[in-house]
Amino acid sequence: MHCSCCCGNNLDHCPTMVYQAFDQHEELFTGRCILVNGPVIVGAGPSGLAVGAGLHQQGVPFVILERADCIAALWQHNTYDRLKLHLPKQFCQLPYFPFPPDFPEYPSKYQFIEYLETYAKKFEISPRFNESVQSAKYDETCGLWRVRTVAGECEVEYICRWLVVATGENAEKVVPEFEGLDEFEGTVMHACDYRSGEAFEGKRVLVVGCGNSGMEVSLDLCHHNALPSMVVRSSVHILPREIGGKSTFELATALMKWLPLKVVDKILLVLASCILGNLEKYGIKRPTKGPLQLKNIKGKTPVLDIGALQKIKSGKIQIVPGIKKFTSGRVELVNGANLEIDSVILATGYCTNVPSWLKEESLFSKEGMPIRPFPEGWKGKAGVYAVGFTGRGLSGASFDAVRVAQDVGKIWNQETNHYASFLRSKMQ
Ligand SMILES: Cc1cc2nc3c(=O)[nH]c(=O)nc-3n(C[C@H](O)[C@H](O)[C@H](O)COP(=O)(O)OP(=O)(O)OC[C@H]3O[C@@H](n4cnc5c(N)ncnc54)[C@H](O)[C@@H]3O)c2cc1C
Ligand SMILES: NC(=O)C1=CN([C@@H]2O[C@H](COP(=O)(O)OP(=O)(O)OC[C@H]3O[C@@H](n4cnc5c(N)ncnc54)[C@H](OP(=O)(O)O)[C@@H]3O)[C@@H](O)[C@H]2O)C=CC1
Ligand SMILES: O=C(O)C(=O)Cc1c[nH]c2ccccc12
Repeated sequence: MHCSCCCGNNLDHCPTMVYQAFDQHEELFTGRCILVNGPVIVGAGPSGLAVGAGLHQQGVPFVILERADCIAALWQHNTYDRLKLHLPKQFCQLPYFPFPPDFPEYPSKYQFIEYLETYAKKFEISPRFNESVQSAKYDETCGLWRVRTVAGECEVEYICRWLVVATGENAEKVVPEFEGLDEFEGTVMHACDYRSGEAFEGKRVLVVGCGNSGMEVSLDLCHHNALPSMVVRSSVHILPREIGGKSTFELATALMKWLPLKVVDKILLVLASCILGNLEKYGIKRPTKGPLQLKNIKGKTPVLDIGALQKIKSGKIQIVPGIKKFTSGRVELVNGANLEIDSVILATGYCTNVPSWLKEESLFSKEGMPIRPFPEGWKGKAGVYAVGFTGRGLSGASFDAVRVAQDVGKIWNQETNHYASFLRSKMQ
């Protein structure tokens, strides 16, 4: 590899670290090349920031590449105004720096974003914004990762020893195909573009999906005097957010220390049915597998109810079965019923985007999730790592981040000390 900057040196001697390089297939890469002394982290969400903090503490330099124009883009650009964390704060804070003591038990999204901004400042993390990673592959000939980004008109290639994938389980919206939806005349949006029900006052809104997003969007629509109908095409576990004034999640976590998961599920379901009653009469069936088991096997998060259920019981949120097709101002359901609707909100979930850019087979499956189950899924071959793909929200991301930062930091510091003593011995 030859340097393309003014010095004309080869790669080892270029002071500016800007090169022109050939990839493995000898095709000329015309953009800038940047050699990174340390890992490249893809994504400046909570996971990427937590890894950055761990590296900073050990004095390891790194680069964070972020496609958006800010940190925590999911939280800043793709969530509704009323969103609050639905797990208690001690399960959502990142490593090395707790939430401020005056934060409520369930911080709002604005408080969470404020915390993340402070976190980034505290650990001197300055991501490169508006740089979307297009591909990353390991170059066996030099034993380094080549990470290509597009930043506006420019293409850049980062060359590094370690690659940390922190692009999240919710990187892309899932938009299923529905017959006739293209001809539907009203507003159609994904839940990630929904901010508040203000614009929907008095409107009949079909909310497709009954995960935490579908439930909370429907509830928010009620708060704005809209008329939501929520599609429940299969089954869903709804749990109270709290049981006896204690977080259900915290209770489950405590019970799991002593009891098998299936037993904890049984306890949760007995308690939930005592508190919430039988939901079948409202059109809500429970899956045959328990809530924690289902989360573990399929990654399906149980709904932690913050008030939608009461609106379902009072008929303010109407439950409807699966969709057959849309026509201009209507939806036809699988039970043959026809509803007149003004708008559609697709609360149909998210997926990862890892398969679209990462060329690697030791760590991620074709679906873009770690091949090995938690807690083993964070480390692959040749210096690639995954953070935030555990299906365990922010606490899972923190768990991964600590391990990754320790692993990289250990090798980086060993090699740096080794190199420093080598230089010292040469100078003596
Ligand atoms: C509405 C909602 C509410 C949630 N509430 C909770 C909660 O209360 N508690 C909890 O524990 N979990 C919650 N979660 C789960 C949530 O995924 C995590 O809290 C958290 O955001 C995960 O952090 P992350 O950094 O792994 O991913 P993200 O926050 O998604 O960050 C990934 C970053 O990578 C960037 N990126 C993606 N692709 C590329 C690319 N190719 N190139 C460059 N950058 C890229 C994205 O722009 C993004 O900034 C919620 C999720 C949603 C959708
Ligand atoms: N306050 C908070 O902290 C919040 C947290 N979150 C988190 O964000 C993550 C994503 O949640 P969410 O956005 O709800 O996504 P989910 O993947 O949890 O839910 C998607 C929903 O869409 C339904 N669906 C998908 N395709 C279709 C279709 N073709 N027809 C009808 N229904 C369909 C699914 O039904 P089926 O099950 O039948 O496939 C499911 O009910 C979760 O981890 C969640 O916990 C979300 C909102 C708030
Ligand atoms: O909020 C989310 O999406 C999470 O992934 C947090 C979470 C991790 N494990 C759970 C089990 C039950 C409910 C929420 C979560």
